[in-house]
Amino acid sequence: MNSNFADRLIEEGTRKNSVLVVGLDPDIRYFPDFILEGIDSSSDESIAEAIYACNTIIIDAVADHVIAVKPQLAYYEVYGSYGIQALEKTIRYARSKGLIVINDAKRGDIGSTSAAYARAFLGNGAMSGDMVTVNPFLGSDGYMPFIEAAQENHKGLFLLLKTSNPSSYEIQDLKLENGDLLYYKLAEEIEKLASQTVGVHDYSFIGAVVGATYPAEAKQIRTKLPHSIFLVPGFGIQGGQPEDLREFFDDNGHGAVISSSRGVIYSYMNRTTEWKKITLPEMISCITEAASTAKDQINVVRFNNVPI
Ligand SMILES: O=C(O)c1cc(=O)[nH]c(=O)n1[C@@H]1O[C@H](COP(=O)(O)O)[C@@H](O)[C@H]1O
Repeated sequence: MNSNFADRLIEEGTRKNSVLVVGLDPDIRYFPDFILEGIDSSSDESIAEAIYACNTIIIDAVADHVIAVKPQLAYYEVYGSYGIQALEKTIRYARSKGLIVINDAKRGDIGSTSAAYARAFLGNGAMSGDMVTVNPFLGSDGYMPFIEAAQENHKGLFLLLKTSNPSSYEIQDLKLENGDLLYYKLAEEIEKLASQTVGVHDYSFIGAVVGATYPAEAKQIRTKLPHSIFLVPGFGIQGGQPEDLREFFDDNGHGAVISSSRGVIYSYMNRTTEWKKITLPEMISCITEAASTAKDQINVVRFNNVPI
């Protein structure tokens, strides 16, 4: 049995005793003043510099407590080529610190275009990370190019399945003629591929996004999809609680990585109304503490020690 990217996630999780992923969703409105000093807010180039500076602070602050960072592409694309450069530098920096990079790009298109997206995000270029989020709703010719690229380059992907947002039921929970829900059917399709591509730990490099805000659905999905690692966003600010996470893990505490963006990277905003004025050491200590607390909360549930 060959090892695959799911093995890397699981083994890193064991080594670091963490399955926490921190989302890098930079919004300069929430940056402390010291980062914005000397920044020209009308210049994309200048803002992109602030974004990269902020990301390096966050990465240094969380590196010991997380297995991966997850840049959300929209926050970089908004600043055009300068934003993309900030993303590329961020990816390089995170990898230099030994972190896995999950590009949250939510891409997917007709086959030929998906193949180009797959080269962009799962190839060897500057914007490629280790994993990417993929929108499977164009069908198999839309997602197969990502699976093929991930297999070829020993990387991984997460297919959107049951997303964390409140209106995800409008499409994803549509009832099919046989009474199944759409996300259920999609889980079956993913399992056909996942079961054939498992690594040493019995998980595939083809993962699925399942929101922390839907624990009951996660339990059902797990029965259909036992070989996919779940990327679980929606923990913290969107309402997902630590105790909701139990269903996402298997008996060994594997099978899911839990993502938090704003709850960690802007944790200083809950600390004081004067957060704009915080210093660099205060920012670092706040973010480190938020990541460490989230990691510990997840570990308690993951190892099934939580009293119900
Ligand atoms: O693919 C994702 O990462 C994702 C899927 C999903 O179902 N829900 C979801 O919130 N996300 C992303 O996860 C991040 C959530 O951030 P916080 O709510 O601040 O932790 C955002 O960047 C979203 O784009």
